[in-house]
Amino acid sequence: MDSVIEDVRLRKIIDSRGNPTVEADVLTWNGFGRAAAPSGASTGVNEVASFPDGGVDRVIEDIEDLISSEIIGMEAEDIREIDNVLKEIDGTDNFSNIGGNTAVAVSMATVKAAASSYNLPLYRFLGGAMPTSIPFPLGNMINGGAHAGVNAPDIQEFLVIPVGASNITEAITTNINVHRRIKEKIQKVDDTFTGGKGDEGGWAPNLTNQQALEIQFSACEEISDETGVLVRPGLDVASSEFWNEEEQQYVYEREGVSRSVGEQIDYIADLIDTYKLFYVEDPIQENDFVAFAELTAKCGDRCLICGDDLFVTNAEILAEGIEANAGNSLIIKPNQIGTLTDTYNTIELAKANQYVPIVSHRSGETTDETIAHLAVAFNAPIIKTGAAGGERIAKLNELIRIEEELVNPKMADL
Ligand SMILES: C=C(OP(=O)(O)O)C(=O)O
Ligand SMILES: [Mg+2]
Repeated sequence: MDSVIEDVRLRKIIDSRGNPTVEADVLTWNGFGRAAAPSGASTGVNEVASFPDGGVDRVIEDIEDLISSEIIGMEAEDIREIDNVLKEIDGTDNFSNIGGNTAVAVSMATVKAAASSYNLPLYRFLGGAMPTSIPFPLGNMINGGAHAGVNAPDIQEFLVIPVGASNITEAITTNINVHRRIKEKIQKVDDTFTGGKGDEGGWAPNLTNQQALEIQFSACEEISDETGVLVRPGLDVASSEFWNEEEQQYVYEREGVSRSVGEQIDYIADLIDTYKLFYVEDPIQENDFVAFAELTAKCGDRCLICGDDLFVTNAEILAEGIEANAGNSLIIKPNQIGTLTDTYNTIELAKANQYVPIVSHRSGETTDETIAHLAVAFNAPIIKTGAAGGERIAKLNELIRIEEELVNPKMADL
């Protein structure tokens, strides 16, 4: 009875890129949950649809009533039931009628309302008394590709992870130290740089991939030496964005170089060894499980080879990847699949097959902090949520609060 839903409200709010998105409020007789949907710029082709035709306005005008009339009176804590009802209301297999962003906002707001009804923080409501570990923050340092302007690198994200940090504040601070050092280094090589940032708070300089890699690597080495906290580089290549299907080439426009599939595998393997990369996301385009598997066989023993556009948080697609031995980790973005239940199912499948789940923000974000709770509750060892910028810091600061509440907290096992 505690979590019976009394009201559901949807509203149009604005995300970090200035685009409209949807926020849901769910009210129970003694609890309240609020969640907002993020949005991607380099989305995978197999993600659920973000919004129905008519966008957020249609959601507010028509879909709010459809959803509230079905779920008012249900128990918020029966989240699997609620998620099933959302799917039934939608009636398609990709949320194109109500929008995956509508579904995810309602699903997350509902579970937050359930937690609030029992006076529990979300991570504890979902994870029980057992969570004791805090995920390592994978932070964005330099933005390129679809998240920055024309002269920025082709590679979408130059990331770092403070693998030597012993608590979350040290981890966040280490990433910020690298972010600052990288700014200083960019200023020395790019005389057009005015401190501009891309969508995820990384710098958006006029640099080649090679220059950005050198700067990222040397900043990691310096900060590791100076602070004694080991911090390692990583990349989100987001290679689907520059895969040319007709030419069967990866076209690096900024560099003026094209690479065949074999050359792309060799190039990435070379970067992994040259720059001691801890992490590489989407090094191969989203439809090529075979090349993904080849790279994983080559480098998976020393680097996380992560699928984002490849798996789109979808358990069925992940199952294909597991079968093919493609990758050894995956990005978890709840709005790629639309509900908390499906997000959880994908994480469980990943863990059962030794794939490392990495809970992630989107390039368009709000100050919603739900993913910090999901990462702790579901024991994801890494959270990818930027390093700087209010909508990124909102999640990181929530991790500081969660760590404070845990008994004997420790950083996750990597
Ligand atoms: C966060 C990412 O970008 P987007 O949200 O644009 O898909 C990503 O590709 O990992
Ligand atoms: Mg990605």
